Amino acid sequence: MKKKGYFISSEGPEGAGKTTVMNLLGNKLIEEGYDVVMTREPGGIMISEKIRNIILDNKHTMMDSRTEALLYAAARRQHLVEKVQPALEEGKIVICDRFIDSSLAYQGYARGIGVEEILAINKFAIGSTMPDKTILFDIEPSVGLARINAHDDREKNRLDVESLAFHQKVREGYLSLVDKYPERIERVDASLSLEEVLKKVYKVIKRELEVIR
Ligand SMILES: Nc1ncnc2c1ncn2[C@@H]1O[C@H](COP(=O)(O)OP(=O)(O)OP(=O)(O)O)[C@@H](O)[C@H]1O
Ligand SMILES: Cc1cn([C@H]2C[C@H](O)[C@@H](COP(=O)(O)O)O2)c(=O)[nH]c1=O
Repeated sequence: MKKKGYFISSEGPEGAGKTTVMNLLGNKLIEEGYDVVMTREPGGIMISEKIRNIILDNKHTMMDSRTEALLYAAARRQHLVEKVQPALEEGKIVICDRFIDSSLAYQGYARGIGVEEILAINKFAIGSTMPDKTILFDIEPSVGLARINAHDDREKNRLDVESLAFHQKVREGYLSLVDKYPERIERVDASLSLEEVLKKVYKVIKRELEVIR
């Protein structure tokens, strides 16, 4: 019988603190003896990182919304079969920076394609492999974007430079997903200090891990 690991995804608008907090969480869990794989979407493996470069390239201003949605789903499929599923089958904890809910919020809701349509193409890509737990780093988009803009060294990608109205729709999309998947998605107030956010996320994840152990 296949050994089953635990699949965690982090979600939220730009600059919410997902990467920073989940890296700290992953390292904390590793120190405690858990076998953890940290990865990201779009990307995480060579083919998907190449797709990421195509999607996020600032020069690709002509990219059609459905093309964008399909590219995210293609990157997701390859990353899933090449990295996520093997790690889960080995019983590891997988922490993935963004997963299907990004497509539902950004392409389904904010781009206006429709959540059910995006769900359908993603079902084709991922089958039944869904995260066991998703942390939504909820933040007012202007605050998240200000955090990013405070660091001039970070190059702005094609999604970063979308309008504030677009990012506000992304947030609305995420909040509607909390209502749609209340068991799976845990909303955390990401406007709090880094220490407070980490503490809350750690508490949620430890509670889950203790249940499955
Ligand atoms: N709770 C916090 N309070 C203040 N600043 C924070 C907090 N969490 C993270 N930051 C800072 O905000 C910036 C963005 O954080 P991070 O890259 O982790 O966000 P992100 O959600 O992964 O963003 P993106 O999805 O756009 O890549 C970083 O400079 C980080 O140090
Ligand atoms: C997986 C996924 C991502 N996006 C968007 C969200 C961000 O703007 C970028 C990724 O950049 P990050 O610095 O790694 O957060 O891509 C999306 O629109 N749809 C998706 O499915």
